[in-house]
Amino acid sequence: MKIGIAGLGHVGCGLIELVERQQNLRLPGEVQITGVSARSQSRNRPVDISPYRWFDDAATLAEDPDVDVFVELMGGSDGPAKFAVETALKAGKHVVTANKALIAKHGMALARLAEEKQVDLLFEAAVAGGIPVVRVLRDSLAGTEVKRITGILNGTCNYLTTVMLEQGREYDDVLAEAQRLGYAEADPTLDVSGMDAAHKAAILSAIAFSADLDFSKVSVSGIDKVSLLDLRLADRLGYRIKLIAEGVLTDEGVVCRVEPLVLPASHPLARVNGSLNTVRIEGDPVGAITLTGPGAGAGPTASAVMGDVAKMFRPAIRPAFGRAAHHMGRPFVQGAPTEVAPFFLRVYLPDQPGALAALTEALAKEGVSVDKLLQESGEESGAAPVVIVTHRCPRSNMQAALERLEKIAKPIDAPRLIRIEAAS
Ligand SMILES: NC(=O)C1=CN([C@@H]2O[C@H](COP(=O)(O)OP(=O)(O)OC[C@H]3O[C@@H](n4cnc5c(N)ncnc54)[C@H](O)[C@@H]3O)[C@@H](O)[C@H]2O)C=CC1
Ligand SMILES: N[C@@H](CC=O)C(=O)O
Ligand code: NA
Repeated sequence: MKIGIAGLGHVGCGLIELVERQQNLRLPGEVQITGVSARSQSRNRPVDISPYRWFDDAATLAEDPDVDVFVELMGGSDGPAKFAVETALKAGKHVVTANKALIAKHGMALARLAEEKQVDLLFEAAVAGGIPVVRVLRDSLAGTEVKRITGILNGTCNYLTTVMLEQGREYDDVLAEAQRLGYAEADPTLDVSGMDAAHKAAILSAIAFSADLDFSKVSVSGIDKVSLLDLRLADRLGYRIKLIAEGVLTDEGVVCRVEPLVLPASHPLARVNGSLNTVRIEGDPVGAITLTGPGAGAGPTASAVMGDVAKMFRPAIRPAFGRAAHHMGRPFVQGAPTEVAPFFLRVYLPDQPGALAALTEALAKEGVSVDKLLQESGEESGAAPVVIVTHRCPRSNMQAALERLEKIAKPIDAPRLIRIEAAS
């Protein structure tokens, strides 16, 4: 698969980095970069672009005979990005883009052009970065009637509201950080005004409701007026302020809006923090599905772009496990249980003096320290269930402690030993 990449910023460089380590990915075939284009050839970049043919003009790359798939990662709803994508489609090339502004504004016309030319126009990276939500809505949920979509669709805004509150930092300071981290748009007013989330909500709504995308009907308000004081006061009352996007099917048509909302701190959307995005899709008959993951940044976004490039391979049949079966050479190996962790131990002890002491003594002798202990009454059965939560210790110490316990106070029923997973 020969690809031409226009735009070598955060996402473009992230994609080159992925192409260079593609042997570790699950692509149906080889991806080869046959040309690149950006504003400046000489700019300092995290990847070496010297092996690739340089094009001053993205549209010339888009129609180059040595390009099968044109990957547009420049940004901007009009101007060079739009012209290059149109040029590629007209030349019969498949297009992959991360450009939500372009798709929200011109998506319908571009889709018609792609259909006319019988080529693919894929844009998984345009919505919620690394979360595979476009594919899920378009393909996997084709058998569900979607009623409503809600979510957090802008990583920069979510990062801002999270970090301002958690670290007590001011808006400008955290926004500058989001820009350095590669989350923000080249013009970050698109993020904080709510416009970027609105682009994404409109794209998801068009797919979900088979609606003729008309971005002018989307209501947009942003978080640019939300201050650290607002976040703090809301927090003191048990709330979080988040930029929330919604698309809903009504009798009149599709209503799509983006606005800051005050949510109870326990609300599922309130608990999605940092640059994470989340999308909740409600439909019939599937019910509700929630997808959460990295919504911005070079790596996650490039992953989504590469997923679309992988979709362009046209094997006679799709390999059932992603890569052709005879190329799946990596062996499965036996995994050992995690050896050092906190443990949950449940035993039934005879309801008699000294039984609990025997248990704690057996643990202590093996160097296991107890974090929590719970004993229930054993009045009826004559056996008292006891639960111990330990601090981190080797599993072998737990097993040795159980062997000791067998000798001193034979527990009734087999003890249950389960590793405790960390909170995140
Ligand atoms: N950064 C992120 O987390 C995400 C970005 N996107 C989208 O991906 C696209 C690229 O984003 P980033 O890499 O963050 O932007 P960026 O600003 O880091 O890079 C843009 C690149 O495009 C080139 N470019 C811009 N205008 C050009 C023009 N007129 N002619 C030739 N080259 C031009 C620039 O020279 C630069 O190499 C945008 O559409 C953005 O909305 C989508 C999802 C996430
Ligand atoms: N600027 C966007 C990037 C991804 O789409 C965001 O912050 O979400
Ligand atoms: Na996505």
